[in-house]
Amino acid sequence: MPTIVDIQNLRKSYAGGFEALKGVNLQIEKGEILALLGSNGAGKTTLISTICGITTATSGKVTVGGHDINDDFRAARSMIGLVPQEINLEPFEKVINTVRFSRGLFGRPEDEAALEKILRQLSLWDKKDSQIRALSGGMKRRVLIAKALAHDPQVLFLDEPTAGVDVELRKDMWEIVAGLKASGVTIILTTHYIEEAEAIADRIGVIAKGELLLIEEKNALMARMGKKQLEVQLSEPITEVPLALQSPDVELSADGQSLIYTYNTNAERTGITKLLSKVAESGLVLRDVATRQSSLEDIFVDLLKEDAA
Ligand SMILES: Nc1ncnc2c1ncn2[C@@H]1O[C@H](COP(=O)(O)OP(=O)(O)OP(=O)(O)O)[C@@H](O)[C@H]1O
Repeated sequence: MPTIVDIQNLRKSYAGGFEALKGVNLQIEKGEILALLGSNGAGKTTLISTICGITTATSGKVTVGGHDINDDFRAARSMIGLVPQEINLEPFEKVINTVRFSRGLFGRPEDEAALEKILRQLSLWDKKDSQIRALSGGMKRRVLIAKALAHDPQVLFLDEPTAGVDVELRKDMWEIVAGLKASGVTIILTTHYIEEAEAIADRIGVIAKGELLLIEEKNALMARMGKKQLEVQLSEPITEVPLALQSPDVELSADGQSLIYTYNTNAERTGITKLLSKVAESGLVLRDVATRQSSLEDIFVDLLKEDAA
């Protein structure tokens, strides 16, 4: 896939000297959904704000569709739609006027058919004449997206689109994002919710303390770093792991009822047969066995631990 947003060695120091971005390199591919994960204060919003021209970079280079965000700001910015974290809508304005006004701001010609298409795509067409203040929180978030799409951008940034939103609305948002991707829009979203990235992203970027720690295809990442655990439940609790079974990969559960064996999903041999025969040799009686696959959440926690170390 061709690159649509090219970020080279981007640095941002705020007044006072705090370095929020420490040389970020990132190529965003046309048509992908990229999820940027990171803890509070990691630099996700700063990265988006810099690309969108809300914050100026201290150094580095960003192009959008080949247009430099400094030398060719208007052309670069017109390719971008930005959905901010906060709802910043005019309460007494009608939905359709809000979206129409945004299109006008970018100097795009009036096109009622384009507005209708956007509002229908976001299931807002029957609300087009409602005042913003009469909408639910979920609808307001959809209006923010409609506004961001009003000038037909090719790249859409969503800054924490589902922060503080209930599970059902979050799933609606995921469907909307999938629909936008299908219509050809490149999507970059920031999120704290790892299950969100797991559900919708093609690639995952992890930001910590102003640095991009990792950027990788979601499926490859989960296969590479994913671990599985086998839980061997015992008929009688034990107080310590028998000598024959002692290894860094074998742990005893807190209640002494199970042995937890962690193994790599990519290894040639899982070691399960050997483990089970050692369990029998040690005179332990099995009650049941269960497996569990690590989630993106476990991978993320491991990564941040590694970084801190
Ligand atoms: N205008 C500013 N002046 C000084 N420091 C700032 C400013 N804006 C952000 N920062 C600092 O830069 C760091 C990165 O902030 P940023 O908002 O980019 O993080 P984030 O990853 O988006 O966090 P969150 O998930 O909480 O939104 C934080 O330490 C923050 O305090």
